[in-house]
Amino acid sequence: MRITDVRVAEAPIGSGFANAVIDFSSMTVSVVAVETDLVVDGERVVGYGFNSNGRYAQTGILTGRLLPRLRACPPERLVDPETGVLDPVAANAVMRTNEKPGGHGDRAVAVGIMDMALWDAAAKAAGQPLHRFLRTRYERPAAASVPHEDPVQEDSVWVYAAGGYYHPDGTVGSLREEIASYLDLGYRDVKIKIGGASLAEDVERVEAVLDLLPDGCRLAVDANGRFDLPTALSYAEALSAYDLRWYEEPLDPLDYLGHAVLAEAYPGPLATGENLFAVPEVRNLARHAGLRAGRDVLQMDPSLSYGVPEYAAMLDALQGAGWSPARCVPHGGHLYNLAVASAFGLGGCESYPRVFEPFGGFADDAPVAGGRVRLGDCPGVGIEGKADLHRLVRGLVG
Ligand SMILES: O=C([O-])CC(=O)C(=O)O
Ligand SMILES: [Mg+2]
Repeated sequence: MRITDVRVAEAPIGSGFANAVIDFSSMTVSVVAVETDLVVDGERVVGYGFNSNGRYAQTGILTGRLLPRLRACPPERLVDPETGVLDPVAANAVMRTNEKPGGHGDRAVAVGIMDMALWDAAAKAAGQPLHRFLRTRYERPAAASVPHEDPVQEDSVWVYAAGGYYHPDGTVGSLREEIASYLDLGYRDVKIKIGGASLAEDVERVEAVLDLLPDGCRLAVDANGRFDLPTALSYAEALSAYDLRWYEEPLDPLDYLGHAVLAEAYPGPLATGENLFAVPEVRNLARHAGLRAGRDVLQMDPSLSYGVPEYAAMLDALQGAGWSPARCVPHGGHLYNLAVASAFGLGGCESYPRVFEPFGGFADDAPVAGGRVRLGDCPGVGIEGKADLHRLVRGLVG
């Protein structure tokens, strides 16, 4: 199996809303197609990849650095010597040569995009859905041990509806309507933004949503790293009055000492990690941020952080520090992260109903039910099982 071509495009996913630090008016994603010479059941194997929302398209790093390295590499170094099938782990290492440590940023996103496409191609070559392919490759336990697991639903993952953004004409009434619509879709737990309004207004938003959640459904809040420590502590004091699922990204993601002070003051679960892109950053979080392995939630996103090999290494580093994979719930509500969540026995996966479409969301034949989403049998990441996404991706990169 050989790579014969890699095509790269950008797609806009702009929206008129904002979180506490960015508006999404000019948001873009990269879309890539890794074409191979392998034909399975009369179809050429092509792997597709894209990045999660929140980081922009990565055309320059892809075309200027990563793809030239892959092209220059002898093809036999990019395949599993036993099966002859493309080896995403080997390709990942090739793409990361000649790069200094630290300063991960956009380069981690660019590798993550290619990683998705390479796993898509490799799993398609094996005729397996990605969640099954990864489980075999990494020999991780199935999702049976996670706290949200309902033992009668083996191939499903807990998801929560992330929305509640700040809209220019938004009101507490429109926020309630939005959240009610997620419950109607089958979600049980939801997340809204904080930090883009005054504390008093945010408390009103929190109370309005809590008021309509049925028993057993939980609300999480997300400040997107906006606060300094005094503000994070003020919010912590106010939020302590509610039984929140978690208080997310209160502080700059690299302010480990700030997290340690906050964790002393806030009794509920904290969540962070969506802007940590490499193992040393996660190791430092576990060492220095005072987070509580039995309570807090880690949200590193494989598609933004060099892909599955780095994510697997993060889980190993965390396990060495006493953290179960069940404490990890990746940022980014799409098919690739859902497959990773299932394969590595994570606590769940984010979901963006009606937001960031068509990149956000899961298989057409797997609606959310009881706050969970089923894993499909579509080979690869499953993009072919999501018609709107497949159409867009085919139109952009063939
Ligand atoms: O608003 C965003 O950038 C997305 C985000 O933080 C999340 O999904 O947790
Ligand atoms: Mg977030």
